[in-house]
Amino acid sequence: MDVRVKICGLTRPDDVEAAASAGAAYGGFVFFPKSPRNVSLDVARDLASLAPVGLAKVALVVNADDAMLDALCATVPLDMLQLHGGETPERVAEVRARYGLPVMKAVGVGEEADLPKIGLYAQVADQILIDAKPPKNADLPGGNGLAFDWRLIAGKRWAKPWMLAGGLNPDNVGDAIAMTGARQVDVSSGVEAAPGLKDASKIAQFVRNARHVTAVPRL
Ligand SMILES: O=C(O)c1ccccc1NCC(=O)[C@H](O)[C@H](O)COP(=O)(O)O
Repeated sequence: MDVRVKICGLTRPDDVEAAASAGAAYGGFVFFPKSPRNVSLDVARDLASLAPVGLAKVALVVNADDAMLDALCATVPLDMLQLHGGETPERVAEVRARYGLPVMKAVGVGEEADLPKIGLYAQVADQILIDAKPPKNADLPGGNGLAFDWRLIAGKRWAKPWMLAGGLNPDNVGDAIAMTGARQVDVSSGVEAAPGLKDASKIAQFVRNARHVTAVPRL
């Protein structure tokens, strides 16, 4: 099965190199000051310049206003925007139109009642990131290393491409793909040596394991 991998939270040139050489399809840069993965616009511009063709450069923002997005898009060469806050469907459509970049909207899932939001955002976004809902009062809206119950989305289909995220690591990514049928997966803390520091060997192992799933999905 051809599974596309996104490595999120790249902070150093070696991380970009590790993601690219492992065969990841997307590399993510986090713009959220409280995050251990936060990068400045200048650092992101330099990291993005190292990304080869084939590693799509994704900027992750949380409830960003136009001024922030204007500066981001003017500084960093990007292939996609990832909206990871409480952006409304109207705001997603607005950002997509204003910047002319594909937009991926993150939707947090913790229970069955969260699933309709995926369909709602699929009407306006180019892709959906189906992530674990963060714990109440969490400092970070994502990147917490927590998985949700994958059975909630097993066998489900949506109108737009989607990516599975939340608590994935080299050991569980095969099961996650087999259970959900995901064709794209996203990881951050599961391939780190410490918060904000990616581990090249974990990245390589994650991509290998994601791309060599042979199990029949368990629905
Ligand atoms: O990673 C962060 O620090 C972060 C900060 C603010 C909003 C979102 C953030 N990460 C979102 C991601 O795309 C993660 O890759 C996704 O939530 C999965 O994270 P993990 O469970 O650590 O693999």
